[in-house]
Amino acid sequence: MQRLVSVLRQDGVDKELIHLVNVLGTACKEINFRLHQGALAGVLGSTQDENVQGEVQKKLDVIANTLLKDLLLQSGLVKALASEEEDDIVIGNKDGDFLVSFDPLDGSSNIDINAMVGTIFSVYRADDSLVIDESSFLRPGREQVAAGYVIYGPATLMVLTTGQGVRMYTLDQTIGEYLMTEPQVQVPADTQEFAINMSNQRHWAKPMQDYIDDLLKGAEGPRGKNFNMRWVAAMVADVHRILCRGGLFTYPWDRRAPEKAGKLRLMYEANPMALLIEQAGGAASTGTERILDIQPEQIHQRVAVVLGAANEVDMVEQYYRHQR
Ligand SMILES: O=P(O)(O)OC[C@H]1O[C@](O)(COP(=O)(O)O)[C@@H](O)[C@@H]1O
Ligand SMILES: [Mg+2]
Ligand SMILES: [Mg+2]
Repeated sequence: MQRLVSVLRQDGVDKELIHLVNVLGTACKEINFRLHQGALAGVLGSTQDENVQGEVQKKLDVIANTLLKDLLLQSGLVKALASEEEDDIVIGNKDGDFLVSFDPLDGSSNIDINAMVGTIFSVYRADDSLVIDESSFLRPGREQVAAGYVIYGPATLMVLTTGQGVRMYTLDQTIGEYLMTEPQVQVPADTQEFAINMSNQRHWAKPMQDYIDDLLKGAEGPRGKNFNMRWVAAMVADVHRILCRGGLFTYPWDRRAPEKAGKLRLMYEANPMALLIEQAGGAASTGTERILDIQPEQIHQRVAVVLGAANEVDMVEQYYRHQR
């Protein structure tokens, strides 16, 4: 089985980006180790703090954030970084080649029940401007040069795109290397499986209510087929399932917090997952526009997300169009 670095070399990826992916992979191996130690290392449970999003931080959110931040800054490859767990961007090496955004631990509520979580990352090439501030990060997702995640499940995998499709690498824990186990991930255009937090149903906008209603009517309804439902409560795990066997994932806008566009974060969650899904032949939308075309206005911005099987994403967009 081929090692991550040799696959990236074969793909013609430049050595700085290979080095960066390696650094991300190393930090994630350490996060993986801490997660697997669990209660033995005293890393379960919450801190006393909230992050900038007003969410209580888990101890592992903070540990994962620190590990990633320290290794990325030490590498000298990063001009600045942005994290779900940092209020502001963190400045790195002024000669660094990259801007990196990440969700250090996605699905944090799963930590204490020993269920799947992951680290999501998004990489842009930095320009050579001398001033680095939040605005340096406000670029549409289509400009990402790499995006991926490491999922800590029964096996630990890195799923990565550098713009030439999506490949999966399994961490061989005996040698500490990511080895390619799936060279070409493809999301089928059609599906009979969807993922949404149904408990929020009454809060969704009308088009989403109608769309899900029609799925639930199954073979007797307008769609003429039965649909299955799954919800892991960690985007990384729900998207991973879609990359493995297809499906549709959505976290739509809802009226509990009407001023927020959605729950998920554009820079740390939606953009990297949208690039992976598109690179695997799927689609990623807010319901009304392509996620990768959104011009971000701030680093912690939220967004509605509908992604996965291309024909199903198109169907959701049709429901939204017909409501206008
Ligand atoms: O609590 P809910 O409504 O099931 O939300 C689950 C969603 O929230 C998230 O956990 C948010 O991510 P964080 O754990 O990084 O805050 C997503 O991964 C997931 O899709
Ligand atoms: Mg998250
Ligand atoms: Mg998180």
